[in-house]
Amino acid sequence: KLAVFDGKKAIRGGIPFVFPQFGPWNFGPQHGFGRVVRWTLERSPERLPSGDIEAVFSLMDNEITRSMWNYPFRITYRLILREKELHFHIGVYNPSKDMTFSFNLLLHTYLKVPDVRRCQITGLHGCTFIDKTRDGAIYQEGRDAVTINEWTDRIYQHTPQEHIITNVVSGRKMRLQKYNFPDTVVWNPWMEKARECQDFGDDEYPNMICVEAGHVSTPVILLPGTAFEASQILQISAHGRRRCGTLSALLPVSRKA
Ligand SMILES: O=P(O)(O)OC[C@H]1O[C@H](O)[C@H](O)[C@@H](O)[C@@H]1O
Repeated sequence: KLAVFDGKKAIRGGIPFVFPQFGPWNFGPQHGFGRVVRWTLERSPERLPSGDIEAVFSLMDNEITRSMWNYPFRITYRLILREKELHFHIGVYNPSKDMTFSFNLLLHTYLKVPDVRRCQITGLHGCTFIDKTRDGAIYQEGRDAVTINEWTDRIYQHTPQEHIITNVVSGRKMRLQKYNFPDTVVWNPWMEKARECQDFGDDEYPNMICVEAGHVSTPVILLPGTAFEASQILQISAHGRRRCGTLSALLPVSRKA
C-alpha cells in the first residue's frame, strides 16, 4: 500500500526486473537499473490468433545505463497472457564486437497470499542455499515443502524447472516454471525488516511471498555478438488441480521446431 511510483525506486509489488546486478551495487542502485528505468513498448498488447494477449518491451543501453554500467546491450521482454497463465520471455543481447560482459538477471516476483505461514514451496528439497539472514552461510534444504515462519532471505541454487507455491490468493496453487534460471530466491522480510522499509506497510508481510527465478549466485557471461535467453511461466491452478505439458513453451522459439 505504501509503494511509491516515482521512477527512483522499484515499485514494491508486481515483478521488478532485476538487472544487471542482484543485491547491493557499487555503481548504481540495489538490484541494478532494470527495475527503475523506463522501458520501450515495442508492441502494445495485442490479441494473437490463439486468443492470447502479447506485449513486447525492450531496453537498450543509454546515457543513464552507461553511467553505471558501460556496456552496449539490448533486452527484449515478451509477455504473454493467457486465461490462467503469464509467460515471460527474456532475451539479452551483446551487440559489441569485442567486449564480453557479465550480469545477474532475476524476476523478483511478489505473490499475494492470505497468510504466508500457510504457504508451502515445493522443489527445493536437497538444494543448497545461501542464507542471507545468516551472513551468507550455505546450507542444504532438508524439507520437501518449505514453509516460512520468520525473516527469510535465501538463494537456492541449481533448483529444478518447477516450483508449486500453495495457498496463494484465494487459496489457490501457483505453478512457477523456469528455463535458464538456475537459482530461486525466497524472501519475506517479516515484521522487523518490513518496519525498516519505508515503502512496506508494517502489517503487510504476512500477505506476501517473493519466489524469484534468477541467475544470481553465478553471473551470466555474455560474449560479443551472442544472446542469453531465459523464461518463466506462472500458472494458477484451481485448488490443487494441475495441468501438464507446458514446459516446452519455455524453450526459446528458435529451438522449438
Ligand atoms: O528492498 P529491495 O531492494 O526491493 O529488495 C528486496 C529483497 O530482494 C531480494 O529478495 C533479496 O534477496 C533481499 O535481500 C532483498 O531484501
